[in-house]
Amino acid sequence: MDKKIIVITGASGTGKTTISKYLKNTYRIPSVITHTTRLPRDGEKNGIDYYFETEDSFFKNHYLEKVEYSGHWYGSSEESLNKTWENYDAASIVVDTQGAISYKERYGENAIVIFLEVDYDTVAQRLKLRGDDHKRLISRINSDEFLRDLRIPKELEGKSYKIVNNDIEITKKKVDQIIKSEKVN
Ligand SMILES: Nc1ncnc2c1ncn2[C@@H]1O[C@H](COP(=O)(O)OP(=O)(O)OP(=O)(O)O)[C@@H](O)[C@H]1O
Ligand SMILES: Nc1nc2c(ncn2[C@@H]2O[C@H](COP(=O)(O)O)[C@@H](O)[C@H]2O)c(=O)[nH]1
Repeated sequence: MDKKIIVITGASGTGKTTISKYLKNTYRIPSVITHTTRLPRDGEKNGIDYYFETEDSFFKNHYLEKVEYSGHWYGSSEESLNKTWENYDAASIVVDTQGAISYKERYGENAIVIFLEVDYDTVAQRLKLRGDDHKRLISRINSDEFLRDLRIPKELEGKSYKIVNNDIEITKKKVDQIIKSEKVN
């Protein structure tokens, strides 16, 4: 079987991490951990949620793709994905839309892209409820990257699954259908 990477994308707060955890718990599809220079949120752990880096250490790694998002750097490495593929036929990764475009270009049919869409007011409310720091939240929901990622980019149109994530149970059922039709499990 070909190895698959399920690329979960969309604006911050649209439910990407929630879906990657669903894939792990329901289908045993692990998530590839990425690197960031932002500080951990309450409860986040190094090596589990992210590899938390300093501005210096971040740039010492080799990345398949890296982006600046709302004032911080994020990057993912091919090595991490290949390591996961040694033990699993499928993995997931949570990235912004620029990262998703890079994965689609690099892996073609082996990259299954899921774009999550939520309207601006709803997603802002969810980030507030998640407990995001108020100042950072305001700066994030006004960032060019956040506003850009609320809509599917033209590069992914017709090459990705779009799910409007209003009701998490309906979203999970749609993810189930994708897993089945793509024969991931
Ligand atoms: N359909 C939904 N209805 C209500 N709340 C939801 C729904 N989906 C996810 N959430 C909640 O919204 C918040 C943001 O979700 P999550 O952290 O998964 O988003 P994300 O896209 O990974 O965000 P980020 O990119 O900032 O890490 C979480 O508190 C999550 O529990
Ligand atoms: N292109 C990439 N995007 C990434 C990576 N790791 C995370 N992300 C995305 O960044 C934003 C902000 O994340 P947050 O955890 O600070 O809310 C979000 O869209 C993530 O999906 C990566 O390695 N490459």
